[in-house]
Amino acid sequence: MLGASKVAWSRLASPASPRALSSAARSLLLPGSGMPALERSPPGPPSGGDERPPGDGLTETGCSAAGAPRPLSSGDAAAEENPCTRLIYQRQPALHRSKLSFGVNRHIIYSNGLSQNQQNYRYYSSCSGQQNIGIGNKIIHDLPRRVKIVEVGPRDGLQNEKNIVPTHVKIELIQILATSGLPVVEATSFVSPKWVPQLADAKDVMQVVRNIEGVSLPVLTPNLKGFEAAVAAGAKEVAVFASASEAFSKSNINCTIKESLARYNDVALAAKERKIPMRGYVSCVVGCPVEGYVPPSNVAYVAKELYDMGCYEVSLGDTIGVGTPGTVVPMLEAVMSVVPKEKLAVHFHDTYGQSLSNILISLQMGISVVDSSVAGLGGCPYAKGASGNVATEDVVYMLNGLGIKTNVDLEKVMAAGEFICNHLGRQSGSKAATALTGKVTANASKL
Ligand SMILES: CC(C)(COP(=O)([O-])OP(=O)([O-])OC[C@H]1O[C@@H](n2cnc3c(N)ncnc32)[C@H](O)[C@@H]1OP(=O)([O-])[O-])[C@@H](O)C(=O)NCCC(=O)NCCSC(=O)C[C@@](C)(O)CC(=O)[O-]
Repeated sequence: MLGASKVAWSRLASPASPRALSSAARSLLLPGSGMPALERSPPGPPSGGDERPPGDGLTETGCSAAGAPRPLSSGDAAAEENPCTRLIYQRQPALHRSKLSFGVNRHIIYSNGLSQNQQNYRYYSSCSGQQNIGIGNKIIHDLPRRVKIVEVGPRDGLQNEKNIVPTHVKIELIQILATSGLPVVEATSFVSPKWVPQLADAKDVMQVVRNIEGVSLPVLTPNLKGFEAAVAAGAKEVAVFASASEAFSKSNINCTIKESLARYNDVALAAKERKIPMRGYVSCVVGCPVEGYVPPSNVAYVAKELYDMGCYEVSLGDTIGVGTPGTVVPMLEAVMSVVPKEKLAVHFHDTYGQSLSNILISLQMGISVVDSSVAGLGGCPYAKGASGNVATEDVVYMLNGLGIKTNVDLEKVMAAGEFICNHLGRQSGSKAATALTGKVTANASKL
């Protein structure tokens, strides 16, 4: 439907000029300096990224930030540093659980019972719960103690699938996800089946999952018709979705931004009357597949409208995954100047592999709600080229490593990911799940 975009994406991806950012934003990019951190980093390897030194028994245990290598707290004799990447490797005996301190305490668990020679390790990240990490607490700071993860896999993850996923598979996916400790699992959408045929069974899904306890199961409703149908099917929470780009609004919901806000106002009034909580989304918060660059002020405008009409939370979606911290920071600054940060969530697609860095910077700016999709499923049918959402497993892995509580059981989310990927006949889009299930460790000795 949407033609190939002629937009120069490099404009979006290139770091904003340090001068274009506020001093607070600059300090997030590199505390104590006006320069983006990358400009001071030593040059990386010529190609291939992480050059792990060859040799047996070397496992990555921590990452020192750019600057002087930090002392190793244990096993010094065996420790090595790769000067190229500043990653620190350390020999570890198999089946050993150790705590190493590089500003953050990490547990490395060899859980598969294989000998060291077999080189088949698994790494589970966790740390002692510090919120300020790094030399003088300047490198990673101001992290929240808890993050709420909003799982959008059954809705955002599946809506773009070409082949219709059977209703019972969708239901089982939601049931497995609900056992993992995820507080919110977005279940489906009550949208036009002509627009999103994959979710035409919304009513059947909702009628079965409606009574699952201990988890919120919001559904997307684009208008009053969808709202009424959702409530009749047992939905106890709804979400409306507007766009910061006119062109995307037209292609996704067939109306202007203004018209969509009027529709959502009607939904908000109906929801208030029935005491149904309503969440709001803003799409294209950094870039639009048709218009390209989206000014932060447009995002702030739509976010405030949704908040003012009663959305208890507004999720900011980088629908096509073009954002980097250089563009996400000014966007968040604009939105936070009109909506309290406690009422905001971030929703990143991983098209350009930027999601985790964008989430980290968002957390540092005070966001504590993150949307993600099991196995990295996802994409919007009306945003050509958009790939999956950031994978829930990868987000949980990172948050565990930062000592941030989520109450989410990573193994159970991985089980849900395996279940749906088996059904779809494809590999998980989660790097953490792929690594943890051993699918990339068979040849670890060649790393
Ligand atoms: C908004 C509409 C309905 C307008 O679609 P329209 O064609 O302009 O609607 P209409 O009012 O002219 O009605 C046309 C037909 O649709 C029916 N209809 C009307 N409303 C409904 C409804 N709720 N449920 C079921 N049917 C509905 C209506 O009854 C009528 O049926 P007919 O008389 O022709 O048989 C349509 O454009 C639509 O459903 N769009 C949804 C698209 C969508 O779901 N996109 C993906 C979700 S957004 C997203 O992914 C972004 C997000 C949230 O994840 C964040 C991010 O990543 O940025």
